[in-house]
Amino acid sequence: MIPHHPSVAAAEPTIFARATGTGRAAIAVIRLSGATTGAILDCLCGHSRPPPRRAVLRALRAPTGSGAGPHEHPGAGLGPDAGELLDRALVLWFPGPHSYTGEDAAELHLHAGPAVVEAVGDALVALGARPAEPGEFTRRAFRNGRLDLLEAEGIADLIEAETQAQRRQALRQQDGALSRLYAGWADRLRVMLAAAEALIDFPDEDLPPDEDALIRAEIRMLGEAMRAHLRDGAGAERLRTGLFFAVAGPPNAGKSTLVNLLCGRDAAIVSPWAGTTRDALEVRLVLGDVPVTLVDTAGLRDTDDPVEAEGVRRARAHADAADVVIRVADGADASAAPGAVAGGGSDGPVSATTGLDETGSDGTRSGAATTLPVWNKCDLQPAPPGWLGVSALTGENVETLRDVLAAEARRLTASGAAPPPTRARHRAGIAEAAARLEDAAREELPELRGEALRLAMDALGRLTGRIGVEDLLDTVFNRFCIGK
Ligand SMILES: Nc1nc2c(ncn2[C@@H]2O[C@H](COP(=O)(O)OP(=O)(O)OP(=O)(O)O)[C@@H](O)[C@H]2O)c(=O)[nH]1
Ligand SMILES: [K+]
Ligand SMILES: [Mg+2]
Repeated sequence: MIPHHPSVAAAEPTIFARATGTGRAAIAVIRLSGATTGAILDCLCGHSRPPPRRAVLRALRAPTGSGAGPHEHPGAGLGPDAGELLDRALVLWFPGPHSYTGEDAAELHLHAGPAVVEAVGDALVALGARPAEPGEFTRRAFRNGRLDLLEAEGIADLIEAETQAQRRQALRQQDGALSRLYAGWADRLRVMLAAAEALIDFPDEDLPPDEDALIRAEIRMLGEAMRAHLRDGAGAERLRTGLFFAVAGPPNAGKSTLVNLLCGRDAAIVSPWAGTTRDALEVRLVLGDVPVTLVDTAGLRDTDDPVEAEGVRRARAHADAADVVIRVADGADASAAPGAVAGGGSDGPVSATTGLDETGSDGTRSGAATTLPVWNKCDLQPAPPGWLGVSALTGENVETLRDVLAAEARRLTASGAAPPPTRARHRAGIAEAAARLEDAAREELPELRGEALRLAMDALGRLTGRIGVEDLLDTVFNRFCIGK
């Protein structure tokens, strides 16, 4: 764990924020953290702070002179300085260091009316607390050694998780699976470094050759493990961010009709006139337990209409950026044979099992990873070989299309049994560590090998936040919502 920094914690003011959402709800939880939390509770609860970690009902009263209004029941059995009753609420007191942040902390479970939340917020400010910044609770937890950066990112992902696969991945990271993997690698590096340093004292001619070969082999093996981990990460990162599927093809092919069918609502305008869709229209769906943004685009054709031309430009840009391009051909058009389809990617070979064109699939987001040729209006003309025939009008085969897309979403987001890296930050750090290991394996001089191993350890240390991360903290924690 990261060393405790009591000096930092002691200097920080007590913060508060609403931890629950702001819509209409029964209960709003306000969370507090900081050195004066206990004193603030005493004041709010009429000097009857609840016992630690037990939810107790308390009448919350404004501090006198807080401006929270005149006394409703002056001196209602609470002594001469009891202020206006603000709410009757469940109060939880978490003395540090065994709290989320590691500081003294508390939760107030209020009735969720906006006026209640506002009055209690005013009272907290009057008592010297200040509203928290986004992610400030978790940032304090990190500073106090309650979690490392990877676990903090796991919490952020858990809050954002929309699908069960995302939830599982986030929970694993929040549980420290990735931290343990990297800590294990750092331990192996430490042993190698000790071995490299032991060799420094040998004059060149006395270098024990077996020992030297063994260290090199171990360094290479660890570097290989890191490279394998990186290969696993592409899917995990896509699962965290969601996928992007573009529907592209010639005008009037039925792209918008198909998009409406897939998302189950009348999202896009459909008409018999070619050139109906101009703006790219995004709809969100879940395919194969992966969040997918499906984008309907303008029909691809040469046009003199500047607005439509801009739509076509955007359509091509979306198709280029997509993880999957659903290339729709107009089955009503006699010239829509394979090879005669305008735009939407290559007419490369089509996998017999998935119907997916896998040319150019390199597992990254740049360039269409896969193109799925879909022959729409199969009610008018059957699909030629290599095309998945569907009818967006009758719904024929649309469930098959959905299954193929779901299988592709699962394939693109798959990762192995080991915890994968889930962010570009992790990828960059591990790539750096692996590169330094490759240096270390090449180095002849034990001193230089030692230096390369140390650099690899630093790269791992930055991932968990053990070293040199001040510049990183804002990037990690500002993405949290307020109250976390
Ligand atoms: N027979 C038949 N007609 C279809 C099918 N799918 C769509 N249509 C019709 O084809 C016409 C064009 O449909 P749209 O969904 O607007 O086509 P689009 O590709 O989005 O067209 P643009 O946005 O103009 O590029 C409409 O009249 C639809 O009702 C289908 O499977 N079979
Ligand atoms: K149309
Ligand atoms: Mg359209």
